[in-house]
Amino acid sequence: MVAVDRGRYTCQVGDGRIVVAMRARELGRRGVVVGDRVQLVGDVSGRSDTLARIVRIDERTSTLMRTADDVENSIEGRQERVVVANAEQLVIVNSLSDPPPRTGFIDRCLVAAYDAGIEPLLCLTKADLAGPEEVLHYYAELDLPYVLCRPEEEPTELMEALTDRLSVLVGHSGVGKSTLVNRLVPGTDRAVGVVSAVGKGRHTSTSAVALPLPAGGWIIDTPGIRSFGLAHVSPDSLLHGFSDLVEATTRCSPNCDHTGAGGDCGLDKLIAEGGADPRRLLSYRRLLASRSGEDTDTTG
Ligand SMILES: Nc1nc2c(ncn2[C@@H]2O[C@H](COP(=O)(O)OP(=O)(O)OP(=O)(O)O)[C@@H](O)[C@H]2O)c(=O)[nH]1
Ligand SMILES: [Zn+2]
Repeated sequence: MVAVDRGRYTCQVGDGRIVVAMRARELGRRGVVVGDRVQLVGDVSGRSDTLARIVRIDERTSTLMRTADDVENSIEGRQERVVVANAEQLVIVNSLSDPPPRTGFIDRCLVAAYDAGIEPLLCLTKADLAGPEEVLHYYAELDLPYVLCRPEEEPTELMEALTDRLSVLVGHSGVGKSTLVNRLVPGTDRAVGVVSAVGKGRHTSTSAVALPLPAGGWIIDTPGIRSFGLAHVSPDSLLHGFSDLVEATTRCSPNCDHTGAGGDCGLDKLIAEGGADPRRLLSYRRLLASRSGEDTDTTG
């Protein structure tokens, strides 16, 4: 399923045909999200004014959640909601300048990716304006794959990393995500076609859309998704995004919540000994605090 708008689901079938469908009653309350593999029945010709029915959603290999904050006005209310299914790779787009890199945002995405079992890829744009050294230094302990993008160069490295996989692109406004998407999917006609097929109104501006890559594979653009929900992630699982810190928790008191409030957290000892960058612990604890939902501004 590549796009959804007001109960109409745009699906691409094996031979490339675009079929618009609605949910069949037997799906019950189960939601269909972009990236879902579904089974269609009825009129699957794809001709205009026809409508197929989605009768089955295949088991998902991964799920990404949107923060409660983003869905405040939805029928689900302030609850986390799956926005993308079956993604294999999360491409975190951040610019090196204008706007400056936001490691708090990257950290949050990393946690969401590791928690969902999705491989992260850091995509640093505007490499013509600033060097990546500072950001990369911050992640030195993480073995984080990254690519650099410049306006005058084809994003070859990124393209290779995307080929034949289902990748999600996430990034703040202004980082150059749209510029990238247009370069990656040059048949913009087609991309625009998919988008306009489901209406270009306010609904599409906040929902994910899957676009086919010329060399094979898909990218899912996520306009309007400010960050991923982490409320379901435990303090210990949250540490998966902070592999440089995790070992120090063996020195925590039992049932430590790692906030530091109890005064006996191994993470504080690690920092006190100079064993890790203090900003890393700060970022971890900011995410920890934001999970409760009242503070989703973790853009750092
Ligand atoms: N110097 C430089 N500017 C870039 C680069 N990529 C994009 N830009 C510029 O950055 C601005 C924002 O780019 P967009 O592609 O619209 O960014 P976006 O992340 O899609 O932002 P929204 O459209 O607001 O969601 C535009 O003026 C681009 O021309 C780059 O690699 N280097
Ligand atoms: Zn602790």
